[in-house]
Amino acid sequence: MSQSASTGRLTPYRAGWIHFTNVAPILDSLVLPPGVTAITGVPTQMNAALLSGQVDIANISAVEFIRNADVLEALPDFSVAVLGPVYSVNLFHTRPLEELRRVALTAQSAMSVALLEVLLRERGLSPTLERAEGEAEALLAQGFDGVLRIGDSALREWYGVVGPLTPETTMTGLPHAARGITVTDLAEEWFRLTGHPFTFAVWAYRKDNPPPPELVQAMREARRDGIGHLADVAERHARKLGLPERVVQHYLWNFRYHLEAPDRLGLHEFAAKAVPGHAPLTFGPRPGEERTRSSAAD
Ligand SMILES: C=C(O[C@@H]1C=C(C(=O)O)C=C[C@H]1O)C(=O)O
Repeated sequence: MSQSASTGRLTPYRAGWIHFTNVAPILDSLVLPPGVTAITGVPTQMNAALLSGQVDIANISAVEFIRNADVLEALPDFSVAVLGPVYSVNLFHTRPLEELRRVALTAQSAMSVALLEVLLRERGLSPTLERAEGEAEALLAQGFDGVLRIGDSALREWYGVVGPLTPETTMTGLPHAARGITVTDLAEEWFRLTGHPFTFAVWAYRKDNPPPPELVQAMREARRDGIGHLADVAERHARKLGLPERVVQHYLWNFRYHLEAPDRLGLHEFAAKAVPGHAPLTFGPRPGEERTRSSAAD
């Protein structure tokens, strides 16, 4: 709810959520304040919805925030980031990276495509990149030698290739290759390259239309609740995904949801590599500073 000081009228505010499992600890227990409505979709849909003005705030692919840094600002303390493997942004491949010829990309994702381009460029590789939807294994059987997949289906497919967990193994102990398919985790590759976290998503809005403080407060409360009850969140989503609870719990606790200094470092480093010459990235006031500052460049 946004309240005009002069008229006291409520202004509607629209949110667009990428509701993949990785944001469940923030979104599942979110109670929207009066006047705020939400739609959901995959990353590229929410990126477009924010940029076209269909929604006022969205958790979007960080690369779209960077590309549109002249008009967008991000919440200062919300991210979907990881240090090391993410498990759900995967390149499935049947030949070594150096020998890839044809790679299938998903139209759902902006961030992982930009990350893959950076990682390939760093290695001096230039396979043909094509959009193609469907299961990784099916596409590999159709003549692609690499398939990039993200989100819940990528997590399920990753586990399908390298699982299952036994009582003795942990997710970090699982192999990277099985049945002739190697799974390269792009966030892990980024960590090898830079030593920094990778920030996949930020919560962005147009600079002239920041979210009502009640919404941001409700998001912070929902995140505290979600992280405080991570085992319950994992149990619920494990059932939906058809994955073991242990896998989903590990998947979720591994995320960094607070856009802390290391996550910003990773974001800036990625911005410099992927979008040279981008406008300065700006973030809203940090918690407790809402009344003393309107925005801060970082
Ligand atoms: C890690 C993930 O992050 C998501 C991936 C995005 C993308 O690829 O554009 C966008 C937002 C993120 O929440 C994932 O869904 O697997």
